[in-house]
Amino acid sequence: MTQTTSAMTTGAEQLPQVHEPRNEGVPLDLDVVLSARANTSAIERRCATLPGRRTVKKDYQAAWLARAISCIDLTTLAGDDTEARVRRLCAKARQPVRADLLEALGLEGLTVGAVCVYHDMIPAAVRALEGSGIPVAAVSTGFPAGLSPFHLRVAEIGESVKAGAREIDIVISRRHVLEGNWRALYDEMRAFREACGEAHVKAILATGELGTLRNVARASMVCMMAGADFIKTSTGKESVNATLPVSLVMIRAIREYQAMTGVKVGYKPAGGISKAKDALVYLALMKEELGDRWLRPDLFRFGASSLLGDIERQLEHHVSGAYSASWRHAMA
Ligand SMILES: O=C[C@H](O)COP(=O)(O)O
Repeated sequence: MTQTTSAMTTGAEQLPQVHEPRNEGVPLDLDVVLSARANTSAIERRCATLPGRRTVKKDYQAAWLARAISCIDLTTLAGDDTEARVRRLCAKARQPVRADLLEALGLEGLTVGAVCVYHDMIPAAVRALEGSGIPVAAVSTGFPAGLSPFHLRVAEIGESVKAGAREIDIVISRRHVLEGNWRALYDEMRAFREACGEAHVKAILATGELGTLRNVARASMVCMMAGADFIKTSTGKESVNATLPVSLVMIRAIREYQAMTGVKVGYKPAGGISKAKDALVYLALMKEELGDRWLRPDLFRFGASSLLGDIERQLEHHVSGAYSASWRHAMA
C-alpha cells in the first residue's frame, strides 16, 4: 500500500548544525567481519517494494528534493575537465537552483553538500568556492582503479589535503576483498585515513567489482573498523554503480557498526543516480533503515554529476506547473 511520507524541513540552511564525532575506528575483529552475511533474495524483495511504497507529493516533495540537493556531492570527474568547467560547476554548487525558483520556494541560501573533483582541479574549486562554506572533495589513491604504487596513493592523499581538499574519496584495492584478505584491506584503509589527517575520508568500495553482496557487507565493515567516515558505493566508472540492493547491504552494515560502537558512519551512493524520483527513493531508504539523522549532509551524500539538473527541473514544475527542457538545466 502506498504511504505518504511525512514532512521534511526545507533547505540545509534551516537545519541546526550538528557535529558527530569522527569515526576513529576499532581493532579489526575478524569474527564480526566473517559473520556478515547477505540474503540476496530477501534483499531484492525488500528493494523491489521500495519505489512504490512511499510517495511524497507537492510541498513535501519540494522539501525532500531541497534536502536531496543539500546532500549532493556535485561531481565532475572527466579526463577533459578544465578550470573553466570546474568554476561553472562551483557557481552551480553555490546557487543550485535558479534564484526566482529559490525565492518562490523560500529556499534562499540552499547549496549542495560538496564539490567533488580530481586532484588537479582542487585549487580552482577552492578559489571558486571561497566564502561559501562548501567543502571540496577530491577523489584519490589512483582513482578509479586504485592500482598505482601504495606509497604514491598515500602521498596523493597528502597532496590533495595540502591543496585544500576537506574531504578525500579513496578507492580500496578490490583484490583484497576478492581474495578475502581482510587484514590487508584494514591496514590499507587505516593508512589512507591517517594520511587524511583532519580531512574526512570516504571509502569507495567499487561494489560493482566485488562479486557478491556478502563481500560488500564484509568490506563495508572492515572499512568502518579502519576508520572510514563514509562508505561509498562506486567510482561512477564501474559497469554497475549504485544500486538499491547494494545500498541496503551497506546501510545495514552502518547500522550494525553503530550498534557495536555507538559511532555513526555516513553513506554515499554514487554513479548513475540522475533522476529526482530515484533520489527520493534513496532518501526514503535512509529514513526507514537508519532514521532521520541520516538525512543530513554530514551523514548522507549523493555522488552525482547530473542529478541536480533533474531536481531543478522538478522544482521548476512545482513552482510554475510546467516542465522545461532538460538542456536548460546544464551543470557546467
Ligand atoms: O562519485 C560520483 C560519480 O562519479 C558520479 O557519477 P555520475 O556521473 O553517474 O552521476
